[in-house]
Order: sequence, then C-alpha cells, then structure tokens
Amino acid sequence: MAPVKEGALLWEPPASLKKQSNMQYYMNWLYKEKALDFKSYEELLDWSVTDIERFWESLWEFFDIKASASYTRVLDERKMPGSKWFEGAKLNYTEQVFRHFTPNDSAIISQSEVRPLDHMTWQELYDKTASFASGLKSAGVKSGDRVVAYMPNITETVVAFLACASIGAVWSSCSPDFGSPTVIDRFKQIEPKVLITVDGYRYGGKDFDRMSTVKEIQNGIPALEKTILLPYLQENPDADTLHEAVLWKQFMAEHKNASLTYEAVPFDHPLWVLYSSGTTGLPKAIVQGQGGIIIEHLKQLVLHMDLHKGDRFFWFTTTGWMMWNLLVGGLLNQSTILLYDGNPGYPSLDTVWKFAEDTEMKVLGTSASFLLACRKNGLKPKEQFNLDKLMSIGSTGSPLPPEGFQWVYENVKSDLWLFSISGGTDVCSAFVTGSPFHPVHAGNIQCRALGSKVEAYDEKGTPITDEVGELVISEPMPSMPLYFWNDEGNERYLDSYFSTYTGVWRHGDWIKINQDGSCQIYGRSDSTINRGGIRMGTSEIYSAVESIKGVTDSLIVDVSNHNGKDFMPLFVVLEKGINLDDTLKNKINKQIKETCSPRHIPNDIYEIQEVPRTLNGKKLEVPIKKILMDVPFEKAVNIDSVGNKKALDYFIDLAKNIN
Ligand SMILES: CC(=O)CC(=O)O
Repeated sequence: MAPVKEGALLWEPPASLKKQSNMQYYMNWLYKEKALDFKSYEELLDWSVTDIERFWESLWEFFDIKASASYTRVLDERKMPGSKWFEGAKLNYTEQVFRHFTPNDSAIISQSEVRPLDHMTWQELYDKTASFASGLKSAGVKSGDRVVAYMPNITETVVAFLACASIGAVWSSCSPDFGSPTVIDRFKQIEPKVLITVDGYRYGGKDFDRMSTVKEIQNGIPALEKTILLPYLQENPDADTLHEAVLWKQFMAEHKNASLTYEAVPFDHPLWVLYSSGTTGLPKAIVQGQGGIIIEHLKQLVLHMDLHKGDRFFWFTTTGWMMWNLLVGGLLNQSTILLYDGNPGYPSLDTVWKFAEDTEMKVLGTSASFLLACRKNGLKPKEQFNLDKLMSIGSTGSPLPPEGFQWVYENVKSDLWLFSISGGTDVCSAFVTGSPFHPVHAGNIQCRALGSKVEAYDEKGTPITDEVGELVISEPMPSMPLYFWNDEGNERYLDSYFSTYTGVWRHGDWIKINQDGSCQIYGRSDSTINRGGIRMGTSEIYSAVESIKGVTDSLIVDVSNHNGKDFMPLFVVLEKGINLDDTLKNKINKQIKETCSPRHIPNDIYEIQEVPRTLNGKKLEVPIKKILMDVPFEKAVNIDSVGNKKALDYFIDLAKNIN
C-alpha cells in the first residue's frame, strides 16, 4: 500500500452514528430546553467558549449532576487562575457513580498477567466500596485526609479510590513499577495517612517483588499511619515486615455489610493529586476538584467519545498516568470499564487485541507508540480477532502520525472511528479530542473540545491558524487545577501556566489549528520527558544517572514524534579514564529503571565532553532538543546566553546524522 498523505480522508462518520450520538442528543436537548439552535459543531463550540457560564450550566443540567445542595452561581469571575465555579453546590464523585446502576451488570472487566479475565458487577463494586470506605473511616480517615496507592490497574484500586472519594478524602496513585525515590518524592509532599499497596507485580512474564520497596516508601513518608497490603503476586507476603500493615482481606472482612454514605463536599473540594515534573525541584503536586472532574469527564467521555451506559470502555494505562483517572471516569456514566495490568506486548502485541475480542470492547484506547509498534511488527488484528463490537480506537500519549492512522484502517477495521486526543495531567482531560460528527484525516486530531478555548499563539501572543504556535487556553475551565500542594502564594502554579501570557493558560505544547478546526500537536514546547504518558522531569533522570560513579554530568532530551521516530537520547560526561562500554550503559539503564521507571530508559547513550549550559549554569535542554529536531540554529539557540558555545558542535553534527 502506498503511504497515506497527511490530511488524507480516511473515514466519515455514518449518518446513524451522528444521529444516535450523545452529541446530537445534547444539541437536540439544547434546542428543546434552551431554544439554542446550533447548525454545526463549530457553532456549538463557538458558543461553548464564548457563553461559558451557560455552557457549563447546560452540562450540569444535561448530565443531571446529583447534588445535595445547589449552586448559587455558575462562575464568580472570568479570571485565570482562581475563578470559582458552582459555588454553594455540594456533591460527591462516588455518589455520581452509584446514582443509578443496574446491580447485575458488569461495572468492571479486568485481566492481568497474574489474574484471568474477570467481571465485577455493579452490586459487587458498590458493596466492596462500602466496606473499604468503612475501613478507612475506622482508620481515622476524614474528609480532606490523603490516601495513596502503590497499586496496579486492578479492581481493588478502583474500589479504594471510590471509597476514598466517598469520604471526601484525597486520592493519589503511583504504579508499582515506580522506584521508591520517585514515589517518595510524590507522596511525601502530601503527607498521606494511609498507603494501599501490593506486594509485587508481574510484567512481561517476570515477577517483581516490591516488599522491600514498600518498606523504603514507608520509611520515606513519616506521616503514614496505616498500610493496607494486597497480596497480588504472592499468596502470603509477610505483612509483618511492614509497619502498621493490615491485609486487604482482613480489612474488608472487618467491614463486611457496611453501608455506603457520601460526604457532601463543595464543588472545589480536592478529589485527587496528580504529578507533573519540570526541570527543577520536586514534581508538581496538582490538585483537582471533585466537581470540576465530574463535569469535565462527563463532557469528554459522553459527548466526545460517545460513551453510553453499559458501553465497554478500555484505555491501556497504569495508575501512574492520568488516563487511569479518565478511564475510571467511565463509571460516572455507568459505562463498563475494562482494566488490563501487564505488558501489552507480552507474550506478543496480540494481547490487547485478544483482550478486545474477549471483552467485546467498544472503545479501545491506547497510546500512539503502541499502535506504531503493532505497525512495525506487521500485525493484522482483523485477520486474527473478531472485533465486530469495536466502534472506535482512541490514541494519546504522543501525536499519532499519518502512518499510524493508515495502519489502523488497513489492519484493524476500515469502518471504525479513530480519534487522537491531547491534553494532559494538568487538567486530567483532553483539550483537543474526538467527535462523532467529524471525519478522520490522517495525522489530524478531529476537533477542539467543547468548553476549551484552545488557541495557537505566536511569540507575540497573537492567535494564528494553519501555523504551529503555543497551545493556550484563553477562558477558564472548571477542571483547571485548584492549586499545587504546598505551593506558597501559588508561585509554582502561576509560573507553570501563566508566566508567558498574563491571564492565559500556556500549556507547554506546540499546536497547529487548521482552517477546518482539526488540529495537530507537535510535542512539548518545554523539555519535560513524556513517555507512555508519564511525565518525568529531567531532573529526576539526572539524579539517577549522576549518582553512578564515573558519570559527572548528563543531559536528556525527548525528540520522539519528530519524523515519527521514538527517540530519547541520553548524553553523559564521564570521568577521565572511564569508558562508555556496555557494562556502564547497562548500569545506567538499570539505575533509571529502578529509581525512575522502565519507561524512562533512553533509546541510546552518547558520551559528550561537556553539557551545553546557559551563562548562569542551566542545562540547555530545549535548545538541544530543537537542534536535534532540525530547527534552524538561529531559531533553536539564543547564542548570547550560552556559556560554553563549543559544546554545541557535537549536537549540530549529531543532528545531521539523525535527520
Ligand atoms: C490526554 C493526554 O494528553 C494524555 C497524555 O498524553 O498524557
């Protein structure tokens, strides 16, 4: 097959999909209830980002958000940051989930490398959530206290999260493949009372015992009062080696038949803390609110991904990525969520497609890198699996290039809806996303999300179309972070999003918005490493690499997506007499794997003489990234600010070889 050209039309939504979509239903509802007659998505989008108070209020009514006290006004003031949404309202995330479920329907279908395929009904989910919540309460957990999980993507993690939210406690999770320094850097900041953990996990057919890591985590977080240990890898891990630990089974048994109550919390009550790392300091602890997430996730999942009650919704994720939080959001609409824990490429890349067949999956969400790996390995799922029920594929983590789109249409199904989405941890959602109304063009994201005033700004802050610019959001959204934990005077929050354009959210991605409203993302406009959706600050990688004897300095950049290649090189400066041989490379990779995560192992390691730095000593990450992306030198580097100009030569030569 000839390679598809960027922008080539690959699919158009059939009239039946449009007609039966939630988006159409919402537009009909707006017409009937609000006398708002939009003739197209573009008209609706325009209204949603102009008359923002009425738009978000309409969602509140359309989704029939359950609240024990109503709001007094939708928005206090259009300002960013700090606008107050739905003041006076009292609600609860978990109550929204359980407000009208069908007891014997499946709420969760799960499988892992440790466990076979299993269904959990809504009644079971409700009962287990009630028991866990009661257990947390007896452990002294109150509204506002933090509960953290070092857990894989399995049913117990969802139970624990729903229980935590029902009390109004604040949730935070890390995947058990994260090393203890990474976990401690995150969890310690929020002083959690309770840790929920597994003893270990299986990945790619290998067992990883984590009991000693759990001990290190416990030792690193003095605020912890209790640990709940779920035997997942071993049947009988030795709970006595941990402080104040109780086994999951015992914890649940003590609270059997408990009834579930819901703490009515204000709209901006913290729901969870997600983490995002920059180049310096500890990872940012981003706090998102119960109400903001409920309304944003319903919008994203129900309108943009067209999830209906009972639809089987899957996203391949770990608990350390915001896509886990979005996946769980499927329960807000009583969809059935599908969890997979393990290596999606083990024993082969067929694993996910087989899971799709076995679960009669309707929406299959994954990362662009997974789809590209399937393509590279010549997979043809359509010839091997019955994917009749599959309606759509979602892709995120990095931009999906045209060849990824082509592979899906040629090898999975010619008549499915493939949507690529992008947003991120900061809002736990997507700014640019899918739509049941729009065609799919190779390499393009279908549309900007309702209620997200996404614009591309040039350096002067002027909106541009058909050109790459900074992705900004120029009107407030209820899902924007409430604050960062321990961020005196909102300093880091302001610096992260509002230091470039006053009162406008600068997201840190490059975007091109096309005339027809579709768009493309061109990766991070800063230097953060985003692998498999997990954002890791370069500083975390440096501290791992530079702790190795013989390594004196280092630099890492992620130029994945440039030319459709997955490329994250690490550059090291070595002590005199030390060679960058395979033993040292393996040592570096092992260190990154154990202290950061396996996803942050570089594609290659190069020896350099000097790390290029600014006059005041900062590593030149973004300029080097730009050089390697073949951006013209004068645009990539502000040469006057470079302290050791000669150090750039190496990268200029390397760019010639890789591009
Ligand atoms: C929706 C997203 O933006 C996911 C990610 O790439 O982290």
